[in-house]
Amino acid sequence: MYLTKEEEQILNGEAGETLRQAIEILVALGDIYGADGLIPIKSAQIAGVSYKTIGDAGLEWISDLEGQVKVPAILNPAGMDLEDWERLKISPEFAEKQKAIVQAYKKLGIRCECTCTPYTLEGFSVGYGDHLAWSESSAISYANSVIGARTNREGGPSALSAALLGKTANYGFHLEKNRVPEVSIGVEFPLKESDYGALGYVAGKIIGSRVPIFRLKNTPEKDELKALGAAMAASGAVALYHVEGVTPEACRLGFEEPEEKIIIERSQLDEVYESRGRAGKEPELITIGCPHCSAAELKKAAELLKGKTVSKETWIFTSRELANRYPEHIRTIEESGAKVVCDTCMVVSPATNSYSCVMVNSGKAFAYVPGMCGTESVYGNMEACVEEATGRKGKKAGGSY
Ligand SMILES: C[C@@](O)(CCOP(=O)(O)O)CC(=O)O
Ligand code: SF4
Repeated sequence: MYLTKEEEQILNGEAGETLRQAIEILVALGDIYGADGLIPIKSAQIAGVSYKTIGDAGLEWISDLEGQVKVPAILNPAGMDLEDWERLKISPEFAEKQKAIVQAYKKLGIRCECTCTPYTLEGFSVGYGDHLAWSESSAISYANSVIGARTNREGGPSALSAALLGKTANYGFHLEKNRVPEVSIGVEFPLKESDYGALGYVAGKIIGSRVPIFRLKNTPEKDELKALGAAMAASGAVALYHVEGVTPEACRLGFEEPEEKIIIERSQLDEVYESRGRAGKEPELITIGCPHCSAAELKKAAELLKGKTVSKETWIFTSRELANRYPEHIRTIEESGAKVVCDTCMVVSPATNSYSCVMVNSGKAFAYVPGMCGTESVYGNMEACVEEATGRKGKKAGGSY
């Protein structure tokens, strides 16, 4: 891989040990994947924040780093609400380690709002064609697919290295040739809300890490695209997808039809919703907000919960910035007894581990909660989640039938 004179000097340790390590990581990746050089990035989003996932080894590595990031950089969710960690009964020992991790990142100049939806935040703008180094898989999928920016699936350490250098290696999804659809997915029935998470869950299992182009009957909203991409990145490893007539590259570039075509049937989505019946367990906990709730999702949760009281533990995850921006929605939600929790989520918080069955409206959480929390997951739309939380049952788990 070609390095400029300045980059060579950094690799030789002339700019200090932190930057030497950072460039070493990027050069190693670039060499493996055939990058021609390093390119400047607009921003970094850094996963590997929860003490539950990175442990003491991660804390130690980050604490040893020195210097300042060269581009705007922001953290992924941590293992707890940083302002009110006792609310989800996090232990003081965990809280102490978690605070130390966030402090270590802060020292490097990283924004410590911990969210997987940084694209909703003021002052963290990302646009079409921007090169990024993001590392949370749903954020990557959203940036690549819905915004038309360009990022690989970075790991926490490579995203942090990229932030410190302001550069990343030029390979994979930074190159136009790798952004072309490889498989077409047809859906010949209308989809609504949580159907997109169920579709992503089903599609990701089938296509693995390939780039799909969807041909849909209706035009999805941004939050529906967020749910589709998040689920596909979890049940599979999809980092970029297109939707004909909807996503920016599909609209601007007019791709050729891929040879391989898949049709997904309503019955495949119904199977996801039927997890509720298959579980053989009652959900003890209801969680909404994977990826973190948008303003529209907070509004909808508030409308559904208004005037009701939850009889089961209910957690709604969002970024602190959005929670601060919409105090009226937060008040309405919390008057029901549900908790709005910031900086964390049902997957990376240890709090979920103490329940045996959790209900979610996210294909991604449905896929990850069992493995990462040792908790069974069942799927339903937001209405069904609120019905479960408030004890007003009687409907199906929320398929849009
Ligand atoms: C589950 C996930 O969203 C969050 C956990 O990752 P981490 O603790 O930020 O490394 C990771 C991912 O899908 O990229
Ligand atoms: S809320 Fe979901 S998408 Fe966001 S970090 Fe947690 S698991 Fe990932």
